[in-house]
Amino acid sequence: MSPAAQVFVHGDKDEMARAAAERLVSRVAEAQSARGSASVVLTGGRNGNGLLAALASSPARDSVDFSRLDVWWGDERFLPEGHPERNVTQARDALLDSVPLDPARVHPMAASDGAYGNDVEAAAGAYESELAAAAGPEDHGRVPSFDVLLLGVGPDTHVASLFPGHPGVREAERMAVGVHDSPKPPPVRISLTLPAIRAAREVWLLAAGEDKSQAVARALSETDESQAPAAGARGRDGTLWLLDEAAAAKLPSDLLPPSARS
Ligand SMILES: O=C1O[C@H](COP(=O)(O)O)[C@@H](O)[C@H](O)[C@H]1O
Repeated sequence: MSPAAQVFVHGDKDEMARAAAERLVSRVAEAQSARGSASVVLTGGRNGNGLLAALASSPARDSVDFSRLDVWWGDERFLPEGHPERNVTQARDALLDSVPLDPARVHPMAASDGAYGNDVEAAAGAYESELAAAAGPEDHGRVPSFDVLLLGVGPDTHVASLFPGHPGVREAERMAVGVHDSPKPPPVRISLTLPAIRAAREVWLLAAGEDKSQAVARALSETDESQAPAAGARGRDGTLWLLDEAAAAKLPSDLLPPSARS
């Protein structure tokens, strides 16, 4: 059974991004010293990119050996290579192009004009194979034990590209799926599934702003993950909710850390 989720509340989205970036540096440095390398799964969206931008301007980033960091994605918008709305393009702009990563350790999901053309199912299948090839005997299945898996939380409680009521959120066998008819543009996407997400050591959910407050409160009290996908996102060793005050505003006080209770 996974440990209970921990909630951290910061003043605003910038403070949250800085705190999350510093926490990520510590976790990556710890993993590199314990196991030689570390792996992080990135998320798109405002908060995921905010964290990367905060990391880019933080002196703490020097504690990370970027050449021993594996970078994966939790989801991708299925668009042509270099498209400004692709999560990988935004992550490269925010941080990745300015740090000395080993290109062999960077694992973007395919673009719609890449090796699989516009066949999103083939592209999702290829990502599953890439994940399986990186998993070792010590891992818990067909994905590596990611050290930290980051997720933004949509106002409808979606995480990665798993949307309430859509088939992807109920997927129990596949590790990555093609997503059609996404309610948030673009309509075609690739996403890790909940079983892949739950293989991570730690899952960190990021949410800032009043428009996320309802989703945060629902996800932390709802049990039906098919209707509230964020409720099903948890890590084997820990699940952290990193919030700003506006996103935490509708949480019942028993779910808030003592320092944030009024
Ligand atoms: O489209 C996406 O949206 C979610 C949430 O983004 P946000 O801007 O509301 O924080 C994001 O987590 C996901 O990776 C992305 O593809």
